Amino acid sequence: MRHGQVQVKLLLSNTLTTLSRIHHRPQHLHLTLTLIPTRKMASKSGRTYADAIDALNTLQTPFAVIEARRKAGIHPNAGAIEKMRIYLSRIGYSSQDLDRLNVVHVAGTKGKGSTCAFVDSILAQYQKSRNVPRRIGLFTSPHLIAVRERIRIDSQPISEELFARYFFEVWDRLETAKVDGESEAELVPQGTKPIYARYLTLMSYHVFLSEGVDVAVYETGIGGEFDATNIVERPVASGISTLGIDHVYVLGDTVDKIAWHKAGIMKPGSPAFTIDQVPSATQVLKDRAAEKGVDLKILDIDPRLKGVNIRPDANFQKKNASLAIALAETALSKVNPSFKPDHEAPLPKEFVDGLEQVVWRGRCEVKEEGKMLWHVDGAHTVDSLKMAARWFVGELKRPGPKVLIFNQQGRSEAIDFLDGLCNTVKNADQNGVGFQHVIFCTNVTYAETGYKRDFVNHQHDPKEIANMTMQRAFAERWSALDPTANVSVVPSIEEAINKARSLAETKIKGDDEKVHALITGSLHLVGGALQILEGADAL
Ligand SMILES: Nc1ncnc2c1ncn2[C@@H]1O[C@H](COP(=O)(O)OP(=O)(O)OP(=O)(O)O)[C@@H](O)[C@H]1O
Ligand SMILES: [Mg+2]
Ligand SMILES: [Mg+2]
Repeated sequence: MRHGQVQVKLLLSNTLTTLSRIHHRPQHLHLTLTLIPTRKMASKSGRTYADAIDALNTLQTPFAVIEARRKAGIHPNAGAIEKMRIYLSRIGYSSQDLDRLNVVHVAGTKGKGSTCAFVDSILAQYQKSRNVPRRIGLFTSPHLIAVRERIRIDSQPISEELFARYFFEVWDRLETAKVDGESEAELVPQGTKPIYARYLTLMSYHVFLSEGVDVAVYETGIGGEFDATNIVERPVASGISTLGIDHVYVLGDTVDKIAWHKAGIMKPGSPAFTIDQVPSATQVLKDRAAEKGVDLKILDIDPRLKGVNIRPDANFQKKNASLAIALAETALSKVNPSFKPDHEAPLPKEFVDGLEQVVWRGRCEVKEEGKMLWHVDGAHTVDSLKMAARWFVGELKRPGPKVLIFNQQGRSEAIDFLDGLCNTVKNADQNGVGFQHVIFCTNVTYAETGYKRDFVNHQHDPKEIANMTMQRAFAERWSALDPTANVSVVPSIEEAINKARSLAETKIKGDDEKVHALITGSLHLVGGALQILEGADAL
């Protein structure tokens, strides 16, 4: 190497930031850039949490590939499960090993995460009072603030250190595992890794089995039948929360088709529960339960919830809670033979405390910040956004302007999310006043530095984000829905938050007044917003 020449090896995903830093260096320095994809590097380079997240991000399916699949009409199928089983065996486990986890499995269009959080919280109370379960696992998606939230032990996200360790253990095992025969090699070539969400599912099994978890609560990723969490053959119980329309490309465009997928988590020999659904969905669930010989119970709102402080105090949340009670009762009966559910008696204290003390962030959350009242909810379907709007208007107890910060990336149908949101808020106001200020932003976290590492998302069209195509379309629709609203479009979550904060400076007059801001439309938006509002303390 010549004098003054520096060889810099870059990880591909860091190329842009590193190059821009180099750009500012003195002109006389010669740089030889060798670009090495992270996929190969990750196992050999660092082993920190940040390294793990960078490596994980290389497993995201890029936007172009998603598009190509969509055009070719390729849907997930039974092959996905077969591949997951191969991955599981390559990291050293069999399906039978998963039985040790006593899995409670939850699918549904909405309320999966909330139901799982209720179950986890109830079990945590029993752990406190009876020492059973010994260790509780909770696997949920997506994450709000950091990837490691998706894998919890005893209700806490696993530490960065533990995450990095287990992440790279799985990584290394997948790289070095022997391939069992030619047909397997064809299905899953040597060294291959599953895509992002499936990798995390695979890793969760390794974490929970290594850490001695004896009840693990699992939220499905997408659907059920072909979801990576569905390699569990003998769950303790399955629960199906509220069904509706979402992920239409993958699961189909009617509730019945969607119900078919979700029903795929019911297993012979394990009790299954659901709550009141639209009739066509209930019928599909019943038919599939009968096919599989599964005892499916359809639950009403549990009468024992009377007097229990469920937040928010809304029907949908009581349905989630009712489902959670049945699932927790079934799991506890399995791991603690002396536990006997009594449906006539009031709920045991552990259930009441678990349900009342649950923490499930980014859902119907209120945060006070000086003159700002932030209302944060990750709803992202037509129905759940109407719920979120109803919850928001129910929370308006002080005078002051109403502000909406909204985004939903990559789904063109999201334009139709706006009508219900706009009208619910307008109709609830005595004078028919809706949101006075409406801000549409992208999911890019920071104005200057872009995405926080845990939020990097290759699955959306980068051009659409740069041009704020969706946001402009939202703005146009909103102006048509409510011509009196002050509508704006900004490129990052940080700028949207600052814009709302500036209203607190300029628009608030009386002592009693607050700016009531609702942040909703996407869990990615909500997670980024909480990161900005709370900084280092978030999580
Ligand atoms: N049973 C329900 N019916 C309708 N909406 C619900 C229900 N439960 C929760 N919601 C709404 O959906 C939002 C997301 O809730 P939750 O995280 O429990 O759902 P999820 O099924 O895990 O969704 P995701 O698709 O994001 O994984 C909540 O903030 C709330 O507004
Ligand atoms: Mg979903
Ligand atoms: Mg969820």
